[in-house]
Amino acid sequence: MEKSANFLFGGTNFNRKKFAPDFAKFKNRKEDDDEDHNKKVSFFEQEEEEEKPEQEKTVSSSSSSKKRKRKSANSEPVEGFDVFKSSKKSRSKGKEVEQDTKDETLENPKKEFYRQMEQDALSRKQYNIHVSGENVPAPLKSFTELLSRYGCKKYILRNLAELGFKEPTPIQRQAIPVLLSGRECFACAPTGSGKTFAFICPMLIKLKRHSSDGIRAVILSPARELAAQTAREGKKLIKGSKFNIRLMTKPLVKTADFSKLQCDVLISTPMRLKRAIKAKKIDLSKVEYLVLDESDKLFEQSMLKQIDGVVKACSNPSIIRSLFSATLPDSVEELARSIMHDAVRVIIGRKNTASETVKQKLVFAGTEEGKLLALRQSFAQSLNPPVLIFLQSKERAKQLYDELKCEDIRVGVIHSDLPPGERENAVDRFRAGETWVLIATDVIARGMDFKGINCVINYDFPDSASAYIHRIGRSGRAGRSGEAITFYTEEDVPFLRNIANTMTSSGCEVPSWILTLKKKKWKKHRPKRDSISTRPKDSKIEQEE
Ligand SMILES: Nc1ncnc2c1ncn2[C@@H]1O[C@H](COP(=O)(O)OP(=O)(O)OP(=O)(O)O)[C@@H](O)[C@H]1O
Repeated sequence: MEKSANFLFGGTNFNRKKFAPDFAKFKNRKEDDDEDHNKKVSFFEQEEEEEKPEQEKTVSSSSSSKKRKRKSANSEPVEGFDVFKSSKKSRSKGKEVEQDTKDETLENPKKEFYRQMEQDALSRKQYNIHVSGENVPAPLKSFTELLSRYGCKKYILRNLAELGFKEPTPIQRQAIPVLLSGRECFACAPTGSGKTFAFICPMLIKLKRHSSDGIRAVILSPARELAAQTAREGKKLIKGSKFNIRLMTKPLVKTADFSKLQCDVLISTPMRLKRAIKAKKIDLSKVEYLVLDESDKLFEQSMLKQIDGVVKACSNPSIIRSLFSATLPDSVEELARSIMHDAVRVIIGRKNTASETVKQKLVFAGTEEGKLLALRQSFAQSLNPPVLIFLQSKERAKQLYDELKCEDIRVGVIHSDLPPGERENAVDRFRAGETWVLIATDVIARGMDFKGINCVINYDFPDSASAYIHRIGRSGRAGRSGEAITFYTEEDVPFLRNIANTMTSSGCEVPSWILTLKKKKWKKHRPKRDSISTRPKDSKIEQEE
């Protein structure tokens, strides 16, 4: 164990009085954001005046003889990445090129085509976008291009501006035009880099308006909390329209008459949707868009059958399917290729890497007792909430919660044994700042967007590199910085090297001895661990008696 556990939280002393302003700081972030929103709304209004007629066809359509050349220009490899990367210099440079382009367009259409290709390649290089596939549409320069290139409804741009989004993130720059051009897509971009709007935005633009014709789009998420979050985010984008976005809940599955339900976009876990399909309650034959969010999780053995059922039920031959995740194993890519047609592959930065905005540390805790002592000590000395703690099982999450709940810490817990209402409460209270520390299993390791998590603690070593990437990705989102601490014991040492590789490839330092360890193939590393308790063994026996 390192000298003191104080290193865990570089922040405020955990003392209610002292803590208040820091906690307020966390809460105030939203207000800061709101201030920013105002700026962005005016930016939007300015841009709206410059609205242009639809030009998409000139950009995305090209003859088949040019396809190969375009492809080679698109696949240039670039090192490193920054989620919200933008450069004024290169932007203004881009404008000069654009001006030149306009001058020469009339002279030589072929030249214009190559110049466009060059521009696309430069833009992709700037934002670390890697694509493969035939004839990939140009990345977006700005959100207002959605209006000029794709005739998007103004309310969408207004809502994006109200959310405070000044410019698209790299995944949005590329995935949105791909999906808007009617191509299937599988995309891999870092945690917290805006994948949700990268698939919701084009879906709404393509669907155009509400229709009473039945469900036209389905988004599958591996967990209830994530499905609920996606529904909430989607609703922010449809403000001012008549669209209906619905979350598939248990009561909805049980009682709803889906033939009469007003629903354009349905968001569900695979299990719930499969139940409705099985009960012949729901018709998905008109679905035009199917998104598999956290696709690698959905393709795991435990969910594969349900996914298969949903994919089959979405029988519309012209359906557009897309896969999104921060981790995309080769096996999932292969599977994706086998079910998708003419799909475009979009990778931001390097595939399967952790977010570079998270400072990562490995901490040797010796034993299970060592972990708890280290955690208590650090909480007593300093704490910089919100903090998320991950454990490998619901039993262990409950044990840690029982240990910490009576202490002077506002702590919550979430795991799959809790009834839906309690799970929802745990998330809501953590979001609202009512709980400062949330103890969790991997049910919320993927996709959950809690604003400003300062630290993720892997109390139990994650069971795979992708679990590590997703867990620590709850911090350091949308360009913010964060911290991740991973406890390890003797049992975890054989798997250290795998995590260490992920750490080094996202720019973190790792003790050199770890890098000399042998790489070990791991599937699910969940060793049996001693139960979590610092109570003396005698008192435990007394209680059991
Ligand atoms: N263009 C944008 N500009 C600024 N912030 C954005 C933009 N797009 C999305 N965001 C914000 O970034 C945060 C992360 O987005 P999102 O949850 O979609 O990430 P993600 O890539 O899906 O992450 P994960 O892999 O963990 O699921 C959200 O708070 C979202 O509101």
